[in-house]
Amino acid sequence: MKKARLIYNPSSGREEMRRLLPDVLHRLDRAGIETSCFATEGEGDATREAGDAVERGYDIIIAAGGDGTLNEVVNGMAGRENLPPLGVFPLGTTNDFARAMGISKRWEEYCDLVIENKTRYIDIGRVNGRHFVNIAGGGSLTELTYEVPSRLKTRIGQLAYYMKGIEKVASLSPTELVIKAEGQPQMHGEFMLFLIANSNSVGGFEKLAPGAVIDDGLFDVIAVKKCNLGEFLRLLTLALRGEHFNDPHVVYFKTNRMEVTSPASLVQLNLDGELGGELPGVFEMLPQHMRIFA
Ligand SMILES: Nc1ncnc2c1ncn2[C@@H]1O[C@H](COP(=O)(O)OP(=O)(O)OP(=O)(O)O)[C@@H](O)[C@H]1O
Repeated sequence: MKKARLIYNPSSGREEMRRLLPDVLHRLDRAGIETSCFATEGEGDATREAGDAVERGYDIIIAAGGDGTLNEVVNGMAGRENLPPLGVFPLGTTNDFARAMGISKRWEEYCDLVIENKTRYIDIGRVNGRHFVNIAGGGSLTELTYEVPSRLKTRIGQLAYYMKGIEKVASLSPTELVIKAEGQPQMHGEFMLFLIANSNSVGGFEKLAPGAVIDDGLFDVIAVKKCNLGEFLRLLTLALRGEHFNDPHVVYFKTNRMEVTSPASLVQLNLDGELGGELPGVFEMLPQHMRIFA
C-alpha cells in the first residue's frame, strides 16, 4: 500500500475541497493509495507540512489549492533529498501552473493519473532561498496578485483580479533596474516590470511566454522598458494575443541565471502570485528538480 499526504487549502478558489474530499480519498484508497489529509489554516502551514511529509517518507504528496498553496508545498519540498512525486489538484482562482501542465480540473481523471503513476520532471526556480514553479516578477502591476483579498476571490473569482488591475493601472510608474543575465549584455535602465517565467501560463495570460518550457532548464525573461500609460495598455492587449514580442518596449530572452538589483527604490518580488521578499535577487534554475503527476 502506498502512502500519500494530501495538503489542502480549504479557502482556495470557491472552497470546493471540503465537498470533494471524501470521494477523492475513496478513489485513491480503492486503488491502494492510503491518503491522510492536512488542512492549512494560514500562511506557512503548507510549507511546514510538505517538508514534514518528505522527512516522514510519504510516497506521494498532493497539493490541493491555488497557485499560492502549490508554491508553499514546493517550498517545503525543494532542496530536500529523496523527493516523492507531487500531485496538483487545481482548486484556486487562476491555477496558472495546472493550466500550463494541462492538468485536468476533473478530479476523477487526475486521481487516475496519480494511480497510474504518470509523472514528468519539472524545473524549479530559486531566488534568495525561496522557490517558484511558475513565475517570479517585480515592478508595476506584479503586486496585483497578492493584494487581492482571498474573500473577494471566493466570491467573484477572476473578476477580483480585473477590478484590482484597473485600480492599479492608474498608478503605473517605472523603476530603475540593473539586470545581469547569463549570456546577455548587462542592462541598466528604467523598466515598468520584469517577469521570469518557468512555465508558459502566466497570470492567466496563456500567450505571455509561449516559448517557456517547464523542463528545459531555462527561464523566459520578459522586461518592459519605461513607457506611458497608453503604450502600456496597448502592450497589454498585444500580450493577450501573444503579439508583444516585436514591441520596442519589450526585452525578451532565455537564461538559466539572472541577477536583478534596484539601485534607487524598494522593489517587492512576486513569486507564483505571492509576496516573495524584495530585490536584490539572484534567480537560479534547479533543472528537472521535481517530478509531478501530469
Ligand atoms: N484556512 C485558510 N484560510 C484562509 N487563508 C488560508 C488558509 N490556508 C491558507 N491560506 C492562505 O491562502 C493563500 C493561498 O491561496 P491559494 O493560492 O491556494 O488560493 P486562491 O487564492 O483562491 O487561488 P489563486 O492563487 O489561484 O488565486 C496563502 O496566502 C495562504 O496563506
